[in-house]
Amino acid sequence: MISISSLTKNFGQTAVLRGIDLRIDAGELVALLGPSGSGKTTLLKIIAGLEWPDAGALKVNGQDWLTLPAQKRRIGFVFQHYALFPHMTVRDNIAFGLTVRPRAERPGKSVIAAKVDDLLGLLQIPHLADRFPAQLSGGQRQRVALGRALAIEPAVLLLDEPFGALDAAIRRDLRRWLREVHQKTGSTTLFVTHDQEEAFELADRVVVMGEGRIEQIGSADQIHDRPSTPFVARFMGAVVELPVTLRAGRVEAPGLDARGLERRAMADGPAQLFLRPDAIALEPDAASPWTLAHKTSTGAMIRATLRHETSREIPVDLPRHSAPDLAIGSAYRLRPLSGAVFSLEGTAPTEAPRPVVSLKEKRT
Ligand SMILES: Nc1ncnc2c1ncn2[C@@H]1O[C@H](COP(=O)(O)OP(=O)(O)OP(=O)(O)O)[C@@H](O)[C@H]1O
Repeated sequence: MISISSLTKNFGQTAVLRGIDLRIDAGELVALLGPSGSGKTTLLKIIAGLEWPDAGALKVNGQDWLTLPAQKRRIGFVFQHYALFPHMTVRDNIAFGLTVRPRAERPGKSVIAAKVDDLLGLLQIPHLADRFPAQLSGGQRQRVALGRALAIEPAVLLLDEPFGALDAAIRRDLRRWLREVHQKTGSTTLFVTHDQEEAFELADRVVVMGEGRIEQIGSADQIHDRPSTPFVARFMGAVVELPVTLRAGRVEAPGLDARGLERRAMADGPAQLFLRPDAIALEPDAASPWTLAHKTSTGAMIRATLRHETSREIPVDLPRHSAPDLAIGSAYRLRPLSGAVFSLEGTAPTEAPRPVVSLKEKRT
């Protein structure tokens, strides 16, 4: 079990981690999701012993890891560009972590060979055992890299965008494969990615990071349906932000029909509604301040641009077959299918809006 509390890290004037609290249970696979620069790699490096925090605690299975040097932590680490030893075969690369152990702790040659055979089987690469890294594809190299990390039976497995350099189809295959490997090994694993789909497909629990803070921890559905901060809502693709008024639990604005949104306990007052462009339906309404400015078709979808009478524009993505006769210049009201609302009440303009409600998806 990994227990991280109040961890902070600054590089010069830059606060990179601003108080991280996180518990990861033994055997869990947790994804750390966030945009570039949010501090994911720094957190991983601190766990690995490659960086030290300015303050806070890091315990693994009850042991204080901040007093342990990297080589004593039993970490398996795989990076995006993991350097395998080019002059060693796959078999020797995987065995490396075991062969360099001090003599007293080093398993015998036959034990190491059997362990490597097991891993080659688990990783589905027995046929590559005698190849050199230069004779492997990128995806095969990352499998070997993972084998090398797993060989030492790490207390914690850290994966930093391990599939980041590979193309989309191979990434999908490797994700499925990594889940299987994780189920079989049960290693406590922290996986860093900035790809939502990857995080949600791989992990049971996703930790969303933004600017050195944990913004939300939850399952894919929780984060998708109930983003807990405006940052998470935007990061999940809710890029349409509309000023609205909350009244008796309902969201109101001219040209907005929010009846499809679940009503919840909310304080009355000004608020901000966050919507994904693909979760908005359009209905003709001559009284609406929104008119259709452009539309283009991608075949499956129509991307429409709605222009408000104040000239502000928003994107709306509709399945083409459900929106055949949208007319440029006509007025439409917006009917959100899902969305999140954050109150502006009592917050200074520079502060992040305070969440009072999240509206669960409810297609009508
Ligand atoms: N050794 C360093 N010295 C100074 N600044 C650093 C150092 N390492 C990281 N940073 C800064 O810390 C911030 C967080 O970096 P970090 O690599 O942890 O983010 P990340 O979320 O992993 O991003 P990415 O997905 O791009 O790797 C960045 O602004 C980065 O420039």
